[in-house]
Amino acid sequence: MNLEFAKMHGLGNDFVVFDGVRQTVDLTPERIRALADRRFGVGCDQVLVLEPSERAGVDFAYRIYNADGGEVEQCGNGARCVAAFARETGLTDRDLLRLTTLGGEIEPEILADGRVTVDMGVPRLDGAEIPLTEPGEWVRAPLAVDGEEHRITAVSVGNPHCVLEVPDAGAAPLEVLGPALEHHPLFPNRANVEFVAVEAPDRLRVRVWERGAGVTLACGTGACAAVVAARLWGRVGEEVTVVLDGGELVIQWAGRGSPVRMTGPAVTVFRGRLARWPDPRPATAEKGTGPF
Ligand SMILES: N[C@H](CCC[C@H](N)C(=O)O)C(=O)O
Repeated sequence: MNLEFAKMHGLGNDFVVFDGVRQTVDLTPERIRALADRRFGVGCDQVLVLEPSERAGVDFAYRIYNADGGEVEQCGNGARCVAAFARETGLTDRDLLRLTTLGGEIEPEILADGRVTVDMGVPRLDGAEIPLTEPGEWVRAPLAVDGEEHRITAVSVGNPHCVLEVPDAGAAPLEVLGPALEHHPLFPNRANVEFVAVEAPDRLRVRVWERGAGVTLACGTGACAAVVAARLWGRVGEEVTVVLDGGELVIQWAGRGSPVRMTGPAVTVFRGRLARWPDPRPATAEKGTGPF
């Protein structure tokens, strides 16, 4: 076996990235879970693959798999990383790319300073498009979770997000409320969950429980969803710095009907070669032993 990959991250949200153009990458949910395992595999929040696209004007198909093995519609930090990967590995010689994902088309552009800016498309607010099991828009809408009422804002950036305002993001109960909302019946495809503290009209502190990955150090689509929600609440302007555990993203959104744009870093840590598909974690191995 000779499968090459790159280990990359966007503000500590980390990825195993495969070139599915010049090599055949035969993924299964079991293989993805084993690859993502931080003891038995390489370790990552998501596995990302660039594949050929037949669609005119599109450079690559961009496929995204969560650490739990499920394929999903969008990944913002990953979009920056796969654009940098395509450039670094010679898959393209251009700085502006057009990618298709299950959640729609996006355009990452590599900037002169090495950061990457991505037009993430127009965010969707209607229940049918998030999707939700209820119609209409959910902006600061009441939702009962385990007997407590929360005010949630539902946003899709291609993938589903449930955004809540909290007074202190650092004190937010991610490990309890995160999974409870991820799996809430309102979200038939589950949801990513953002806990947002408004620090200023141009600054949010955000922590994230990701669908299919748990607590991550950063979430690009989550940062976009947080800014969309905070703007709908009337709390922020058009350009916002989002402070995540792993660092800062700049998000721009001019309001309803406009695309949301995200700008931030993309880092290649190392490149490697898989000797074999990693073994699955044995049932006897406790998840979470050690720092991860
Ligand atoms: N967990 C997400 C996918 C990864 C998104 C995140 N890593 C980002 O940077 O947007 C979902 O299930 O929709």
